[in-house]
Amino acid sequence: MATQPLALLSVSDKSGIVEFAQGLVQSGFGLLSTGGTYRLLKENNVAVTEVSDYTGFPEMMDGRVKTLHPKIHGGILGRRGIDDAVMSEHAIERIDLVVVNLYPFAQTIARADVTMNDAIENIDIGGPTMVRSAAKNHAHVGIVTDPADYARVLDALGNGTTLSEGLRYDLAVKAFEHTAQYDGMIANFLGSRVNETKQPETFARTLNLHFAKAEDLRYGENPHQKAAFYVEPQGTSETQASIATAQQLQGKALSYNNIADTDAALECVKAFSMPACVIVKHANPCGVAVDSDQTNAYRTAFSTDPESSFGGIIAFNRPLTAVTAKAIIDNQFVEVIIAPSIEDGVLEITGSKKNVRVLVCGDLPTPEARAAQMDYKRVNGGLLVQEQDLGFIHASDLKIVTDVQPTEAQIADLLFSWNVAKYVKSNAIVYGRNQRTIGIGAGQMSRVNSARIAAIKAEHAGLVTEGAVMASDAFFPFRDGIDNAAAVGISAIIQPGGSMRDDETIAAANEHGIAMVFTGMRHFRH
Ligand SMILES: NC(=O)c1ncn([C@@H]2O[C@H](COP(=O)(O)O)[C@@H](O)[C@H]2O)c1NC=O
Repeated sequence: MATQPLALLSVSDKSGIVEFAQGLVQSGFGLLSTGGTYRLLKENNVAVTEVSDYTGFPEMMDGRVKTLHPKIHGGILGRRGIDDAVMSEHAIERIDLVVVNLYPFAQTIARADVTMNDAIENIDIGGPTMVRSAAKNHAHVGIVTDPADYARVLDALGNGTTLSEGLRYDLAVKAFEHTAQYDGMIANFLGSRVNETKQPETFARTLNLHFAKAEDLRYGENPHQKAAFYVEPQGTSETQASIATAQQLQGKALSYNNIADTDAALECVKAFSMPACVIVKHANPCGVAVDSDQTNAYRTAFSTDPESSFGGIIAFNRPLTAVTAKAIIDNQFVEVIIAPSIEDGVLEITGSKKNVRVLVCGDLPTPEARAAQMDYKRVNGGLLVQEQDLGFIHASDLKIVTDVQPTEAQIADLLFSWNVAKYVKSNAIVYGRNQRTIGIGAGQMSRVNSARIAAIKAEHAGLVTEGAVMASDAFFPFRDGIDNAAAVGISAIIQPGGSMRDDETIAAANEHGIAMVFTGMRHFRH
C-alpha cells in the first residue's frame, strides 16, 4: 500500500461524492472505498482501492460485513505516535479521513408499506462503527458525515492532507450528534413495536428526541432564567409553516416569550380557512376576526381588546398587505407580525418602527390538512406527551339540545368562537358575533369567572354582548354559567356537553330562550 495518508469513502447518499473524491486525490490522499461507492468512483476515473482488496476479505452477507476489519478500524483508531509499531507489525495503514453517511433508515421507515425486515436491513452497522471510531480519534482523524461539509473540508485542506484541530473536533461532535440521532430513530422505531405482534404503537418504550440549537436567547421567561431555542432538524418532522422554520425579515432578535406567543398566534390563525387575524398576548388570543378584507380583520380583532393588544403578537393566514401593515403601525405598538408572506412595500412601512419584528412562514396548511405533531410538557422528573389538539368540529357534528334552534348565522358564529376557544387557556370562554370576538375570558380556575371576565372585557371595549354567541372549551358543571350568559344577552351557546348536570344546563338554556349545541369534544388547554 501507499505510504500516503488514506481517506476512506463509504456513502449511501452519493451526492457530490465524485467531486469530493477528486478533490481529496488532488490534495494528496489515497482512497479506499466500499462496493457501490467504489464502483461509482471507478466509473468516474477516480483512483481508488476497494476495501476488500485492502483487507483481503470480500464484502459478505449482502453487505452486512464490509468494513468491519482490524485493518480498517486499526487504521482509524490507532493513536499516532503510540500505536505506530503495532500498526506496522500488522500492515495497518493510517486512515486520516473517513467519509461516511449511513443507510437511509429514516426514509425506509417513512414508507407506508415498510416491513420489519426492511427496517432491520436498513440499520447501518459498519458505517456508525467507522463514524464513532473516527470521531473518537479526532485528535488525528477527520470524520465527514454530511455532504454539505464537502466544500468546507476541501477548502480547509487546501493542497494538503491535514485538517485543523478545531475543524476535526467540530466534525467529531457533528458525527456523534449524527449517530445519536440515528440510534435514537432506531430505538424509537423498534421500541414502539414491543408487543407480541410487533404492531406499531403510538408511544415507544423510550422517547429519543433530537433537537438542534437554533440560537441562544438573551434570557428565558424572566431575565434571571437562561434559555435557548432548539428546533427539529429539517426533514425529520412534518412541521409546516412554523415558528421554528419562519424567516425573520426585520427587527431585533426574538425573545423566549416572543417565540412562545408567536407560536400561539400562528397555530391559532391556522384554524381558519377564510382570511383571519389573531392577536396574542401572554399566549392567549385577545382578539380574533375573520374578514375577506385583511385590514378589516386586523381592525376588528384589535377592537376586541385594545388594551391587551398593546405590545401584542399579530398573525395572519394570508400574505400581509402594505395597507394592513400601515394600519397596524399607525395604530399600535406591536412586538411581532407573522404571515405566510409579505407584499411589496411592507418592510418600508414596518421599518419605520425598527424594533417591530416581521416574520414570514410560507403557505399555511388548510385547517383540516394539518398533521398532528406531538405535544410535550415538562413536569418535575418527567415529560407528558400527547398528540397536538387538532380536533375539528363541523356544523354536521353539532347536536342541538335546546328547544330553540340556532340560525345559520349563529351556527357560523358558534363554530368561529369554538375555533378560538380551542387556543385560549382553560377555563376558556369566548363571546363572538359576525366572525369576530366580542370578549375572551381566559385561564380562570372557575368557568363562571371566565364568563364574567369575557363580559367585563366586552363592556370595557365598548362592545355589545346582547345577541352574541358563547363558546366554552369544556362543559358547564352548573347552570350558573348559562344564567350568567343570559344576563349579558347571549343568544346561543356551544360547549362539549357531557356533564352530570347537562339536564340542568339545557333546562336553563330553554328557560332563557337560548339555543345550545353540544360538540362532544373538549378543548382543555393548560
Ligand atoms: N457492514 C459494513 O461493514 C459496512 N461498512 C459500511 N457500510 C455502509 O455501506 C454504505 C455504502 O455502501 P456502498 O459503498 O456499497 O454503496 C454506507 O452507508 C456505509 O455506512 C456498511 N454497511 C452496513 O452496516
